[in-house]
Amino acid sequence: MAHHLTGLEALRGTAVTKAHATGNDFVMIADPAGEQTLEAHQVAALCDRHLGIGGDGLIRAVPAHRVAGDAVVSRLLAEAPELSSTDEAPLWFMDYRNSDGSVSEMCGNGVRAFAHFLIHQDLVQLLEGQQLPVLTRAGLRSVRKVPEGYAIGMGVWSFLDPEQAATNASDALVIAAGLEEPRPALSISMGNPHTVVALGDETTLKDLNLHEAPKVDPLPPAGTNVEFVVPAEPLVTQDADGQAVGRVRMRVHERGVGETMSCGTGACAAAAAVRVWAADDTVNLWRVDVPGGQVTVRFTAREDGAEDVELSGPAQLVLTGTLA
Ligand SMILES: N[C@@H](CCC[C@H](N)C(=O)O)C(=O)O
Repeated sequence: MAHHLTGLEALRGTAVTKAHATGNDFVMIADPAGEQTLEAHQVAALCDRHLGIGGDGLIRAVPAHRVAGDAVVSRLLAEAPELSSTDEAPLWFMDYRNSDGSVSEMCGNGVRAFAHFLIHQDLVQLLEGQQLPVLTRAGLRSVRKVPEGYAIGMGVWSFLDPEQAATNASDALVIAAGLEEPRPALSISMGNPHTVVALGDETTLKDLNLHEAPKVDPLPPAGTNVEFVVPAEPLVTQDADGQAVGRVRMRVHERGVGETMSCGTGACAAAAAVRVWAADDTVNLWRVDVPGGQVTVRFTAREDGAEDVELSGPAQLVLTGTLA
């Protein structure tokens, strides 16, 4: 306990905001000057639901050119000299941390919360029809306003193991409390790692005990987020415009966090896996129901054969305050 108190005392006076996106909740800190150092134990203390503010993760907003000591950001900026970030026109970097203090490459719900936070802090303006670039450890992402909140250009999805592309076969086995036997799974990258498991019915999904981390074999080298999905019946219906819409229900156990009410990158991975299993890439619009609400995932084919993914859904601010 002394460990938690020490961590928070060092951050006394820091302005914080609490935000969530479909129940995936975050402690947000604006750091326009790039002066805020956050140790893993401080992040864990802030995200602690009893001794801190509470959150699935923490997000620091810092201009890319003000980020100090992050090798990934330095490499991204060096590889893309066209990316410009200045004090007058900052390119905002989403410094995302899981609630255990570990770093992740990407957080889809986090980008929606991040954009909403930046706008409410008057750090950016985002008009209808405009795109806001956001730098993440997985690369550049873009945000635009949509009626339900924000839509994020997530880049392309890929198999975690590039050799999977040739087979589309399941590449891992997952066992979780509540499952009688290991289930086949597909490992997908959305910039961060995901392992998607299909279940046969909603009762099995509801009865899963995700207080314990599912066991994944083989476990990807950097660990993984595990999504359990149940396809709707029928899997595909038509929306009011006559457009085909796929629908799945999902629960997730996140790397570095535990079970969360929603995972944006996980929803994208889940929809991609279901399309692979259904051997049908003609349905491009997917609604993913999560315990915290619903997000929408849209696939667009690119000329090189890859598919761009867009994630949309709401984001809300809950409170702002100062660390006492
Ligand atoms: N909730 C996020 C994903 C957060 C990162 C994840 N736990 C990881 O370690 O990769 C989302 O909305 O994508």
